[in-house]
Amino acid sequence: FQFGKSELQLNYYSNSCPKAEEVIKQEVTKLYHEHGNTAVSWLRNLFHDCVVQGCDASLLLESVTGIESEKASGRSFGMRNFKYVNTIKKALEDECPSTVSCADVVALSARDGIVMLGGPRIEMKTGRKDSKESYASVVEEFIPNHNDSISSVLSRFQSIGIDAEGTVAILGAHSVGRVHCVNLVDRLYPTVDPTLDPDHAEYLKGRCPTPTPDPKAVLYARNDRETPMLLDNYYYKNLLSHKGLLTVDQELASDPATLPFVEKMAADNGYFSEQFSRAVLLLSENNPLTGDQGEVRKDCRYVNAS
Ligand code: HEM
Ligand SMILES: [Ca+2]
Ligand SMILES: [Ca+2]
Repeated sequence: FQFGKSELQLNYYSNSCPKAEEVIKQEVTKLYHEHGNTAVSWLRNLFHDCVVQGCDASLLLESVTGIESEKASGRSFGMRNFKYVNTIKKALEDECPSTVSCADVVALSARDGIVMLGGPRIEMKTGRKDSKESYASVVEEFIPNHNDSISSVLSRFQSIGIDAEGTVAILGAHSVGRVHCVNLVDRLYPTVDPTLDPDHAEYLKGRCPTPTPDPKAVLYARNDRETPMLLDNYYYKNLLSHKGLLTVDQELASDPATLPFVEKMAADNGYFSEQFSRAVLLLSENNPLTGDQGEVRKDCRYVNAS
């Protein structure tokens, strides 16, 4: 049972904080010019928040007594730039105290981050409220692992209303950003995964020279060597030339349920953009808290003091 979804509305803050969306956009733009990868982080945050229980900023809670942070899960490995969420939230608190939820910051920063990365502009509703709890114990149920089977990935997305076409499109998020070696070495050592292009495998071995990388070492490879900071259909072109990084990426090009969509998206960036927008919108409206549910956190890292 999904409650709340229909209570989101366009411009929810039009009376209570008319400049809210503008403030977020300004901060996202400024941060992008200082640290381009913040925009990449906002996109990943949307996924990691919205699939775990719903778009309720549960992701942002820190570990304190009684709360175990979702960020501490292995599935959150490599997530970065959380401190800049506080920068955005602070600007909003200066404009209108205790009004704009952290869950809406997650959604709108992803929307504006997508634009900074050359992706489509997605019209998003607002009015999400923030959870009073973290769902750390179920993160692994909701977020697939990098080497899960395609059928389990498809059923995960299906459960939040995203079909196979939408799933192929939303994984196009991996057209930007990076993957750490710990998530890659299984495909390189002891023998190279035969579905990986041999030249690309050599490149990746250069980036990840040992089969047992120190998880704390910042050894990584870019998701998309062609246009690493652009949300475009190079992801699909790479998959067709066997240059997908994660097992879940490469599987999209080998499964008959997803391959036709990969081919179509590789050939048509407009079609990719359209499907990506549709899927991101569905993700951003997954099971929000609305109305009297939850709260508007003053500090995204902590539940309000009662
Ligand atoms: C089957 C689903 C997915 C799996 C298994 C998955 C897994 C991963 C993994 C393992 C990484 C690399 C982490 C690291 O080593 O640093 C990553 C990065 C990333 N993921 Fe996903 N992901 C999935 C879906 C998504 C979706 C739906 C989005 C957004 C809508 C997304 C956005 C990103 C972004 C932007 C990065 C790059 C982060 C950075 O460079 O800081 N992912 N993902
Ligand atoms: Ca959540
Ligand atoms: Ca790209």
